[in-house]
Amino acid sequence: MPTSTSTRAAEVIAVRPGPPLTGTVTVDGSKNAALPLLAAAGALGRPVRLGNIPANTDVKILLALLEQAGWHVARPVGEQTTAVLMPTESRHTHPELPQAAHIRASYYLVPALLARHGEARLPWPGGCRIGARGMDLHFKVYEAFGDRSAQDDPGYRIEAVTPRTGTVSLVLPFRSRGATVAAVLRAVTTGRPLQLGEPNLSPEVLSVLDALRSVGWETQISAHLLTLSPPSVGQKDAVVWQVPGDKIEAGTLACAIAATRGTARVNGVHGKDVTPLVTALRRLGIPASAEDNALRVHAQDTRPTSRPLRAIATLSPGGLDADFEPPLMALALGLPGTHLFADAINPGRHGNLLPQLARLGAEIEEIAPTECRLTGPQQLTGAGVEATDIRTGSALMVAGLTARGVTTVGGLDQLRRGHADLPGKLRALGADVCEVTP
Ligand SMILES: CC(=O)N[C@H]1[C@@H](OP(=O)(O)OP(=O)(O)OC[C@H]2O[C@@H](n3ccc(=O)[nH]c3=O)[C@H](O)[C@@H]2O)O[C@H](CO)[C@@H](O)[C@@H]1O
Ligand SMILES: C=C(OP(=O)(O)O)C(=O)O
Repeated sequence: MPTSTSTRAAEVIAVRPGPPLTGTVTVDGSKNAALPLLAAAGALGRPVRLGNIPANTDVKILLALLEQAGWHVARPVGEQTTAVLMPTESRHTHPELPQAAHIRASYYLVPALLARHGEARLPWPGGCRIGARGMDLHFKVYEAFGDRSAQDDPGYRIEAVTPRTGTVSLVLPFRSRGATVAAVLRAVTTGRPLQLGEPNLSPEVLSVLDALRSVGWETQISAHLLTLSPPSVGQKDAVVWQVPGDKIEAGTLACAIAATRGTARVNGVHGKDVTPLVTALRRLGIPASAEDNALRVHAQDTRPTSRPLRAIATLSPGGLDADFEPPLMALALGLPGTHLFADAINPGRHGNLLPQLARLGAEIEEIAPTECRLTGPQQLTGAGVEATDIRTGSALMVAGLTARGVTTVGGLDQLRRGHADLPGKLRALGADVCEVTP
């Protein structure tokens, strides 16, 4: 399994404007749901068959890390998207895991490493460089379970101290997705009940809770409290889980369809996972609907409203995921109205995205480092741009579909961290997109 993050030569994606996008396309499994589900499979201590795993680089790296740390990862013959994970019998010592520095989600491995090795030693996580991305809440979570944490320059160490029993109660100061999954998976590896206040309840977290319910964990979820109780009888037989479709890939494709005034269907995504995106499209005057397992966009019937869009990224349940914001911004540039965008969750995102959109001629007013305003419609012009993070890359592809001339997007390592083949999906809808080695 390839685990390198280096890309082939100096490859770029060339995007040209073309006809409205039409047809049907199916999204991959979600990167940001696959990563915690793989870590949950590692934490469970019994075989898990996980389906619909996307083939993006971050997921490949997490699978490689699990293998290096003592899990057997098998790919059933003929299955591209399924893996069976189970702990190996042999008890080797905690390995060095330098690749963990390439991905943000390596932090999800801590509970599984604690269960297997009694400690977790990891480099600071990597991933998108979108501002200071702390882990302080994770350490508070492990300390609430009685674990000891230490941090230094190259990374951090969590040590399982004396095994304890009883319910673990803590309230998160804000709804961190990473810290919520950390608490849930540490409950799994210790077998202790959990009461977590102010949990993150994004679809990605809910997919982990669904998976745990399937193996007997009881969950109670309300807006401000998540409670988990372990199964009364231990089970060892294999379980089957499924990665949900990628809501962000679906939302990005929807923005691309809308930008070209196309009409198309995006299959394989739970409609409820893209509701905030659909609400934003409709506010702009783009007919769109979320079905059980699909997202439809009828942008040939767009009636621009000129109403201001307020795309404010939030960690609150049901709110707009920060990763929807960049492709929405690329779309809004082509629609009338004055639109506000804010992402205080990832404070460096606008610093990545705005200079790249400016290379295409976009005029965007920075009100603050995490807040900006733009007035559309603006006609963009193709130029050489850089995918400085995953969503900046996908937003630039959306922008390139309506920019005059050719847009070349470099930095494909970043794009491929999150999408196995976004250009191929756009091509399937008729977009003029190709990978070229200049
Ligand atoms: C692999 C993955 O799923 N990444 C997603 C995850 O990232 P990420 O792991 O950053 O998400 P969290 O919700 O945990 O954290 C959000 C922000 O809170 C801050 N923070 C978080 C934890 C902590 O202990 N201390 C701290 O300061 C960081 O600045 C972080 O950027 O959620 C983000 C917000 O929805 C998405 O944009 C990312 O795509
Ligand atoms: C920010 C993202 O990823 P990560 O947190 O893995 O860097 C993302 O998926 O857009």
